[in-house]
Amino acid sequence: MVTAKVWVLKKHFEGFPKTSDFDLKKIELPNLKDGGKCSATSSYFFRSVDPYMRPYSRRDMKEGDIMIGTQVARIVESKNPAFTVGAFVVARSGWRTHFISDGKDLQLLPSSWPESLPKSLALGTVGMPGLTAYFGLLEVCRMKPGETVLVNAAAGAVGSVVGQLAKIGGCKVVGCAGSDEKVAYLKKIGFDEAFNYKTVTSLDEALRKASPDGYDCFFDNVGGEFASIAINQMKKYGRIAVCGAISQYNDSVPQKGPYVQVPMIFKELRMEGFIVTRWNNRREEGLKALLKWVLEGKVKCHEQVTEGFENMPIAFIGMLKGENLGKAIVKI
Ligand SMILES: NC(=O)C1=CN([C@@H]2O[C@H](COP(=O)(O)OP(=O)(O)OC[C@H]3O[C@@H](n4cnc5c(N)ncnc54)[C@H](OP(=O)(O)O)[C@@H]3O)[C@@H](O)[C@H]2O)C=CC1
Ligand SMILES: CCCCCCC/C=C/C=O
Repeated sequence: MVTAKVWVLKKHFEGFPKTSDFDLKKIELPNLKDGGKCSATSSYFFRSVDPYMRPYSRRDMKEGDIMIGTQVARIVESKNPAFTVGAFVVARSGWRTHFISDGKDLQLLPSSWPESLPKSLALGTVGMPGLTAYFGLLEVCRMKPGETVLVNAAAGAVGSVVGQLAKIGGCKVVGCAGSDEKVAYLKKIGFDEAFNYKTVTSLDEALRKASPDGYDCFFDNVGGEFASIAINQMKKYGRIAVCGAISQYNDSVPQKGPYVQVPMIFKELRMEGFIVTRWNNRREEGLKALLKWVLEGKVKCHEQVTEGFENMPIAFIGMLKGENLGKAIVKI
């Protein structure tokens, strides 16, 4: 019998999440008996905190449920031949230290994963956020060499990969982030232009200065006011990938326009929302490409690591506040 620690959603978030919305509990896991099941622990591995947990908690969870989320875990006991003891998996297990799985919510790390590469990257650049950047740019933005790409929340898990992949694809890249440290990081990893959207006197002017001719592609992680301003600087036939709307996730009252129709008509824009799981059938292709670029040093990775399972709510709230540079990870 193993005792697992779990974080539970005690109370649905109202506005910005608070630590008092979470409860740390202990649950007993039964011994493994069933064929096809395996037990895993990540007591000394990595967990992910991601923006989607905020909107998805309202949509998919009820109070008292274990918080949704993924982790890199190691199989410690198994009656499932697909997941042998010692194997590392990305598990959609929620915020818990130990769990038992029938394997449906587990994915083995790519077999070519080198021993020297941190396995936490499977939650970031070589995982769901990296795939979001990859498919969002290739399939939604349909970026072409020579084009100009704009990305916001650019120093985060998705945005930092978007910028670097767009450079690999031969584009000019403009990124915006919420601190000078983040802006310096963006320049270090190859963004052509970067600015702090919190300190510029006019976002409109800053976007115009960064690319006087406008933008072919806009990879929008933020939505809200930023997107309303940026849409007016799209080039004719520009493409907007609506990836996230983090500026709106904590709103209790929905924000009002400006509305998109007029710039969309006059510039003949294409604006498409997407969820990365649309390309689950091409996951292997995306991970293989991302892993290769990371190993070649063409895509750099940064992680904001918080230590300790007990600090998961703090790490989650910190990420929503913008305290992370790169992927927000909790290391146990
Ligand atoms: N459609 C899909 O399939 C997926 C969508 N996403 C979305 O992509 C976006 C980025 O996710 P991810 O890279 O994991 O997270 P990040 O690592 O970028 O972390 C979130 C960042 O958002 C920025 N932010 C927070 N609040 C605001 C605000 N009010 N206005 C502007 N920026 C804000 C902060 O950076 P800063 O300091 O720059 O403000 C913060 O660091 C999110 O919107 C997420 O929901 C993610 C994965 C899959
Ligand atoms: C592995 C869990 C699947 C998460 C899908 C995330 C989609 C994100 C949407 C917005 O953030």
